[in-house]
Amino acid sequence: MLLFLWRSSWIIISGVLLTGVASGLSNAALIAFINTSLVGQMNIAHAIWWFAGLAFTVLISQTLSHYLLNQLSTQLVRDLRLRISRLILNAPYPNLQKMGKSALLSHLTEDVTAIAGASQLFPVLCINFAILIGCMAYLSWLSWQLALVLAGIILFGVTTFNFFNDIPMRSVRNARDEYDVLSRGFTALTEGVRELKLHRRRSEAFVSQSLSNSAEAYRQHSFRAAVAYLWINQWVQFLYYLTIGAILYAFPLWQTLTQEIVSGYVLVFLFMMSPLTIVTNSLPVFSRAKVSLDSILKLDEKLVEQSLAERLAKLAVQKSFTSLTLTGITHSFHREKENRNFTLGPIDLEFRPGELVFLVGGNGSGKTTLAMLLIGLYHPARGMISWNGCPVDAGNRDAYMQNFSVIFSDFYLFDELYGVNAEQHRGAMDDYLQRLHLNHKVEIVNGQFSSVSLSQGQRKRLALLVAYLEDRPFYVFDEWAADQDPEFKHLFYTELLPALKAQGKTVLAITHDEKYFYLADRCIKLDEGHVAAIEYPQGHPEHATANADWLRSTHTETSIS
Ligand SMILES: Nc1ncnc2c1ncn2[C@@H]1O[C@H](COP(=O)(O)OP(=O)(O)OP(=O)(O)O)[C@@H](O)[C@H]1O
Repeated sequence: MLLFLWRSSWIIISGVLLTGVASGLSNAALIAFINTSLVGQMNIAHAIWWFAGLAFTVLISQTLSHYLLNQLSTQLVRDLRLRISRLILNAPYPNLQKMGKSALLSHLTEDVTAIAGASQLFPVLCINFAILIGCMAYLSWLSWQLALVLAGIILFGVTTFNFFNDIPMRSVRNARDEYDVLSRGFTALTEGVRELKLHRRRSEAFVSQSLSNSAEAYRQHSFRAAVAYLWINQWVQFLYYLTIGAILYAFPLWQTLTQEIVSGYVLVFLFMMSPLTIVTNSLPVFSRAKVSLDSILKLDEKLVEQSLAERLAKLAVQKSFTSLTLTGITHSFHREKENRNFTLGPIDLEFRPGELVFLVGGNGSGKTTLAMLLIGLYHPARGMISWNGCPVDAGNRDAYMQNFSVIFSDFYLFDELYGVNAEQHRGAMDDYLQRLHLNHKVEIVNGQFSSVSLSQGQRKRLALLVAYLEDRPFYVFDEWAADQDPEFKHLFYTELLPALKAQGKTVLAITHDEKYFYLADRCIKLDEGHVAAIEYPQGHPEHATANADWLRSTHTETSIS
């Protein structure tokens, strides 16, 4: 933790150390001065100045130290949050999917909060630690023989602490692991709250079988850690009293101590009680922070961040699109319940500019999986994707993905047009809002939507507007029209898609709307992960496959010859 803080900002840490040590030493000097004043004859006029000077130094150094450490801790929390967010954005999507949404959220919330808690406590800990060191230095100055005894006891205390600290640390680590399980439960609770509210037995079973189990496991681990730290604290206190007892009653049997030394020791020991309690009480907070920090540092390995240079190296974002080729690509999922794999492919396809392609097929036939492979979010297990003849690989995948504008079936609509210069597109935005019948519902002010609290269909239309503004060469729509009224469905298929095609954009639309199949340049049908048929409704009969009859048989309103 200290090393991490040092690496984050060694300049501030150096300042903190200096002011902290100054604060601790001046505190100890003040105590020493008070002790001398109590027992010795002092010039009152001089003593007042000394006292005021030392008290002032204590106050100033403490304030500076707190100020710098607060600056450090708030910076640290900000940097950690941004670091994790960037890590998530730069990680390959399959790695993120493997980790799961709730585990990622745990890092952003629980881990950062734990580290923030510790870093806020850090100033207090530093100052109190410095006070303890200062007091020890003063005690050593009072009597070196006693200082030796003290050093022996401290060494013993530190050794036993290191020995016992493994016990609570194990519980703290277990509690952190359990938090991931608990967090998955919380995600299910918040996302499935409607389903739970409508089914009392389901919600009771969910709470009793899932949530309460992990909440109880988390409680047990946390409790064990707290109890272990309680024992460690008590052990430290025991050593503390043992030291006072030894000095008061055992040491005089061996060496005679002056009144000044005894009263100095007692005064300093009593003064040390509070900083010592603060230091030992902060141990659990620092252990939690250490575990959280380890878990954040491990994220790097889990998510395998690619360097920006590597990502942009091989394939620049190319607006001029000439071809996209899929050659023998495959992707597999393990279906746990059926204990068998779903395999998409091998698939060979080629896309050209200005093509309108419909991807059709039954539920679970692999349409979305194929689209995810095509846009680069899933990585093919076998085969190759080439963009303008250039193979897509780990080094250029991120740049490749920038060629697509996608509306997923479970899309997310940001309430702001991030990455788009809204004012530059003012005319186009107003036009689209009108065409999509959203002009009375939403305004775009400074790139921000006045509202995103709309119906699902309206939100999808707004997502379409965002996609238009992105102006990418390749558009993918996953069942966009599914939530639309017949009027908008018609507009989408007969006007909006042809308009994109007319601009030279390639469109891949996943659809079940047979009524509009006739508008496509090509209809690709998937069945059980394989291309079952390809049809050219706009008239390329020589390319049609032997299975082309499936299209004619599935829709009546438009005949494809
Ligand atoms: N993340 C995943 N983990 C495991 N299996 C998955 C995952 N995503 C999809 N599958 C499986 O892959 C198969 C194809 O799913 P996919 O979503 O591609 O089908 P689809 O044709 O788009 O279906 P629909 O029309 O219902 O959206 C399904 O059997 C599904 O169970």
